[in-house]
Amino acid sequence: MRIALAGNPNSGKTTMYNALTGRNERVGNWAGVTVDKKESSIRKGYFEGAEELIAVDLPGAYSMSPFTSEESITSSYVKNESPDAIINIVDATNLSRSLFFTTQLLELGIPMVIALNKSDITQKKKTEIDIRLLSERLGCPVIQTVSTSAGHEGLKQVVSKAAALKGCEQKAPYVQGDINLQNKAEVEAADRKRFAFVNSIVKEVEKRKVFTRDKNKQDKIDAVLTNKFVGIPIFAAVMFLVFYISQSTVGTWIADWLVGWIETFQGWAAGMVENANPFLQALLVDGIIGGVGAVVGFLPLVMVMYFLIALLEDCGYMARATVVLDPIFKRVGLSGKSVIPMVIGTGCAIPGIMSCRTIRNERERRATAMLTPFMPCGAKLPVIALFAGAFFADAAWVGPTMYLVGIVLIFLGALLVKKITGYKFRKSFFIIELPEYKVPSLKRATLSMLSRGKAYIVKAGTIILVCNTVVQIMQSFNWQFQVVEEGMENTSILASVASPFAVLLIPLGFGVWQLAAAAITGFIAKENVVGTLAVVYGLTNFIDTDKLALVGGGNEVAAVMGLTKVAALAYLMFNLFTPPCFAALGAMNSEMQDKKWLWGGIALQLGTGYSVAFLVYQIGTLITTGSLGAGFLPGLAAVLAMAGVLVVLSRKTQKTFGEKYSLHV
Ligand SMILES: Nc1nc2c(ncn2[C@@H]2O[C@H](COP(=O)(O)OP(=O)(O)OP(=O)(O)O)[C@@H](O)[C@H]2O)c(=O)[nH]1
Ligand SMILES: [Mg+2]
Repeated sequence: MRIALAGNPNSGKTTMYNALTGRNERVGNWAGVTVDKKESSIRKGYFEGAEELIAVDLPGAYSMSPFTSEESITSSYVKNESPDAIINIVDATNLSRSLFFTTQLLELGIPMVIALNKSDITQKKKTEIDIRLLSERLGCPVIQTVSTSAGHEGLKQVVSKAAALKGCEQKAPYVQGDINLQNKAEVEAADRKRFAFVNSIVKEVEKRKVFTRDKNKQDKIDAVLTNKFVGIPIFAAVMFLVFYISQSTVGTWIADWLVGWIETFQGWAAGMVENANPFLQALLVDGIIGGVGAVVGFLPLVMVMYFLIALLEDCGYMARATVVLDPIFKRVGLSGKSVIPMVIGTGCAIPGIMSCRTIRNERERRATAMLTPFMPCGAKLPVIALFAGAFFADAAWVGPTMYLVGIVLIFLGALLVKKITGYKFRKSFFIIELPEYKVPSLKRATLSMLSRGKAYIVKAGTIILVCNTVVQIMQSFNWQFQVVEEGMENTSILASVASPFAVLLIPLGFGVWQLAAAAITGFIAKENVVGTLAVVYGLTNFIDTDKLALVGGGNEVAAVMGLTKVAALAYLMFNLFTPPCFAALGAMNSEMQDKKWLWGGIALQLGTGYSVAFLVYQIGTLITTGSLGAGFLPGLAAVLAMAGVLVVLSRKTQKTFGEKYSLHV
C-alpha cells in the first residue's frame, strides 16, 4: 500500500521519509527543499505485517489550491492518485498555519494520521498540546514524532496506524461548501472561515508559555540579519569568510597536503614503470595519476566551501540571506534564493545549477540556471591565473574584476530574460518564512557536501575524461592518423577543425586557430584551455599541464601567443563568459526541462561572451592605440544583429502580454 507524506514546507517530511526508507533525499532548514515526488519502500523495522508499504515524499504545500508548481504536484497527487493513506506531517511549533492544510486534506476522505512533528522543540519550549483533544476535534489519530531521531517510537506508531487505517472512513471535521473557485472573493471568504475554525481548535488544544525568552532572542537576531541596511554587509562578510577559509586557508592546506602525496606516488609509479612501454608510462603516470592530481588540487577547496555553505543552510542563516537579497534580485526578475546557486557555482557550475531546484517560481528557477554559469567557477581559475601571469604581471585586479564582471553580467542577463519572458506581468510569491535557528548538524553538512561534490567528481570522471582523450587525439594526430611532429601543430585534426572558427574571432582580437582550438576544448571543460594552449603553442616548458599553472617565463608565453594586453583580456573574458562546459549544459537542460529555454540560455551565453570580448578588444584598442582593432565592422554587424534579435523578441512579448492583460471594459 502507498502512504503519502504531506504537509507544510519545512515541516520535516523528507526527514521522516529518509528515516522510514533509509534513503538520503535532500533536506534543508527552509521551505521548499523538495520539488519532486519521490517514493520508496518503508524499512521492515517500522511495522509488522507482510504487505509492502511504500512511502511517497511530496513537496510541501500550504493549501490544496495550488499557486506554485510544486504545490500542484502535491495536491494533484493526493487528489488524483488517491494513496491508501496519508501521513500529514504537522510542524508542532506552528500549529495554526499547519492545520489549515490538514483540514483540507481531511476533506478528501483518504484515511489519515497526523504526525505532530518537531515535538522535541515544543517540549523544549514548554508548549503544551493536548493530543487527545486535538485528535478528537479533527477526527483522526494524532501522534507525536521526532523525525530527526531515526527509530523514534513515534515514527513506528505513525506507520502502523497509517497501515491499519487502510479502507477506513474518517469524518472530515470541517467541510467547505461548494464555492466557485474562479471567484477570488468567494475563495478568500471561504479561506477566512477555515482559518477561524482552525484557530478555534488551536486555542483549545495549545498552551504556549507566551513568548519564551528564546523566541525573543531569535526575533532580535532576525531583526539584525534581515535588516535592510546591515543585512547585506553581514552577508558579504559571511561570504568573505567562507571564501577565505575554503580558498586561502583550510582548503588550500588540505589540497597542498594531498597533492604532495600524489606527487610522491607519481614519482614512485614512474620509477616502477621506468622500463615499460612509453605508451603505458604516458597513460599511467601523466594521464591517470596526473589527471587525478589536477582534480585533487582543486577539489578540497570546493568541498570545504560546500561544507561551510551546508552549515550555513542548516543553522538557518541562508534562509535569512535569501530574505535580505530578495528585494534586489526581485528587481531583475530573480529570487532571493538565486544567491545560493550562484555561490555554489563559484566552485562548480553543475551543483550550482542543480541547487536551483529550491527556487519555487519556474521562471526564476530557469533564469537562475541560465545565469549561474557566469560566475567564474573553480575550473576557470587556472585560465585567469595564466593570463594574469603572462600578460598582467600577476596584477591583483584581474581575478576580482572577473567575478565583478560575472555578477554584472548576471544582473544584465536577468533583466534581458525578464524583458523577453514578460516577467514583469507576473507576481513572484516569495513566502518569507524564517526557519528556527539551530546548531547545524555536522553529519547533514557532510552529506550535503558529498552530494554536491559528487556532481563535480562525476563530471571530471566521465565527460571530461572522455572528451579530453578525444581532444588529445585530435591535437596529436593529423587526418592521416600520423603523429603530428613538433613545429607542425597546424596540421593536426584540431587545427583544421578550429581554423574556420578562428575567422569569426578576428573582430575580437584573437582570430588564430590556436586560440580558437583552446576555446573549443574549453567548451568541453574549462580546465582544458590552459593545457591546450600549452600544447598548440609548444609551451609545455613554461606551463605545467598537470597543475595547469605557469611555471616562470610569463613574458615568453605572452610573446609566443602574440596578443596585445587588450586582446588577451578579451580572450580571457571570452573564455569565462561563453557557455560553460558540456557537463554544465547538461545540468542546465535537466533543470530547465524546456528546450526553448535551454537554447535561449546557450544563445544568451554565446552572445554575451562574444559581445563582451568584442567591446573589450575594440574599445581597449581604440584607447591604447588610437584606432580600432581588426574586423571592427563585421564584428559590429554581428553584435548589432544579436541586439536586434533581442529587441524583436522583447517587443513581441510586450505585445502578447499587452493583449493578454489589457483591460476590456
Ligand atoms: N528539531 C527537529 N527538527 C526537525 C524534525 N524534523 C525535521 N527537522 C528539521 O526541519 C528541517 C526541514 O526538514 P525537511 O525534511 O527538509 O522538511 P520538508 O517538510 O521535507 O520540507 P520541504 O521539502 O521544503 O517541503 C530540517 O532542518 C530538519 O533537520 C524534528 O522532528 N525535530
Ligand atoms: Mg522535503
